[in-house]
Amino acid sequence: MNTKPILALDFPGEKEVFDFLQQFNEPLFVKIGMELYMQEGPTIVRKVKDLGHDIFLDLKLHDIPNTVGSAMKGLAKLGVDLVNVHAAGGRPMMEAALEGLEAGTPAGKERPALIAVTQLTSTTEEQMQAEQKIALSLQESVLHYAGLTKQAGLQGVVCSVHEAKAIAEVCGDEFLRVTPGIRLAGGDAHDQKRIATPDGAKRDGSSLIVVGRAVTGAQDPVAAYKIVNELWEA
Ligand SMILES: O=C(O)c1cc(=O)[nH]c(=O)n1[C@@H]1O[C@H](COP(=O)(O)O)[C@@H](O)[C@H]1O
Repeated sequence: MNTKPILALDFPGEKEVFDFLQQFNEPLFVKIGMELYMQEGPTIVRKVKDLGHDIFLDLKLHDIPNTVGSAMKGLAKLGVDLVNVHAAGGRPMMEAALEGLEAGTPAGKERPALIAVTQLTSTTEEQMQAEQKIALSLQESVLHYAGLTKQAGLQGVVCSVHEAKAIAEVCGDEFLRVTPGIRLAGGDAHDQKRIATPDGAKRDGSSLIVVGRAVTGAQDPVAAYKIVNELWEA
């Protein structure tokens, strides 16, 4: 899999996406998430794919197994590279997601990789314990979800950089640790709680980093992306 930093295209519509992308003269690995997909639907996925970019379609599915499996069967036809569900949906739901993807992938095409969100990077340990009533440390909860995800046959998880190394030790280095919550040193954390720098992510066991506002909100996004890339690849 492409290991470039994944750029989160968290924009309200197609115009903003193309204004942003036309500044870059290279194929990128981009993420289309809920904000954009809710407005533009599958059409924006096809258009971004046609420009030659790899795509992580981040819709974080979380529903009963039958619904998630059927939805994944449809998403598999879009030709994206990576998709996700919430591990909290449970093992049968994750297995159904995988089966749906396999059933929906056109003959001769590669099935999108499937990963599961463990604990969102906007969640703190205190919040998790108080609101979700999970009587574990945040690291234990993330490791538990990572194990469940691996048992279900998925390719990896979304977690923060803080848990990445422990997951690699338990689940193996091949099992992907995709880490959002990436900021340049001194950058605004916004709503993220478990953050790290691109070089910290590299050092601490991330397989792939997801970067949004540190690049999209920069005065010069191309320059910011270059800095992120250099720190990540160093
Ligand atoms: O699945 C994700 O991509 C995701 C999971 C998670 O735990 N935290 C998280 O921030 N994300 C996504 O990663 C991106 C992070 O954006 P920034 O905080 O702007 O860098 C957003 O598009 C989020 O939807």
